[in-house]
Amino acid sequence: MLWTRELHCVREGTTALQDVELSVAKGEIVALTGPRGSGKTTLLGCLAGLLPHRGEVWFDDIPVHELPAGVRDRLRRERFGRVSDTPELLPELTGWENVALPLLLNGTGHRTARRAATEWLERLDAGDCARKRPAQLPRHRQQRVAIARALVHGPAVLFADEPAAPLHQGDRAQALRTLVAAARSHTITTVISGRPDEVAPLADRTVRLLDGRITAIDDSATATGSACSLSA
Ligand SMILES: Nc1ncnc2c1ncn2[C@@H]1O[C@H](COP(=O)(O)OP(=O)(O)OP(=O)(O)O)[C@@H](O)[C@H]1O
Repeated sequence: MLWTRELHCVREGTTALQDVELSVAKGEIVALTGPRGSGKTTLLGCLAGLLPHRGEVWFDDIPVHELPAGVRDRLRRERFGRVSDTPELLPELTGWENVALPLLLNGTGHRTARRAATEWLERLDAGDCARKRPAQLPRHRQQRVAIARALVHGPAVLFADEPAAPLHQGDRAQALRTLVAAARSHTITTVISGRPDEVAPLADRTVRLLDGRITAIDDSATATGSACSLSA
């Protein structure tokens, strides 16, 4: 459902990706690992249609690389979800308003959007964040709100760039498990970057990057039911 051909990306004179060929099946959870600067963020950005590149990126039968900017933006808004290593919430909005944003931008009515946002916050064990503004929440609660926002519109694909990075050790594993469990239960294809010891056990397949190239693909890491339980 998501694949690249001869993907090549140069960022301010640095070759950040070269000849990346990757395909991700519907509902698959792919872990992206590699040292700092290996190209994980760049690859996620190219897959999500956020960064200019050479080569091809396909989502189902849609050539994302050929889409005009407006159509690509719409595809991203409607079919993709994104979590980064910082919560990136709007400070003036409450938790539920932040979560509801993708629905409201897609034209969903206020009441329906509020209900869906509240349900997702509860599903992610963050119901208490609904009425609070980001400044009233600790970082790990903010990140839960950001995860709910990435999932609320039922995206086909979730791009998660080191989503546990801002969290304390004790919160990291649970946040990752929650995210992956939610993706699995809604058959959301997911590409998630992070530390190999944290993301590989949750994924169906691990793709390792080094200096912008894929150096290994490991499909031996089969996620267990317990690792992916929403309540774990
Ligand atoms: N905004 C940017 N402008 C210019 N070059 C960049 C930018 N972001 C990344 N790069 C370069 O692109 C290459 C890949 O970086 P990228 O951030 O994709 O790697 P990464 O594996 O995600 O690293 P990290 O774990 O540090 O986030 C690196 O050489 C980096 O210096």
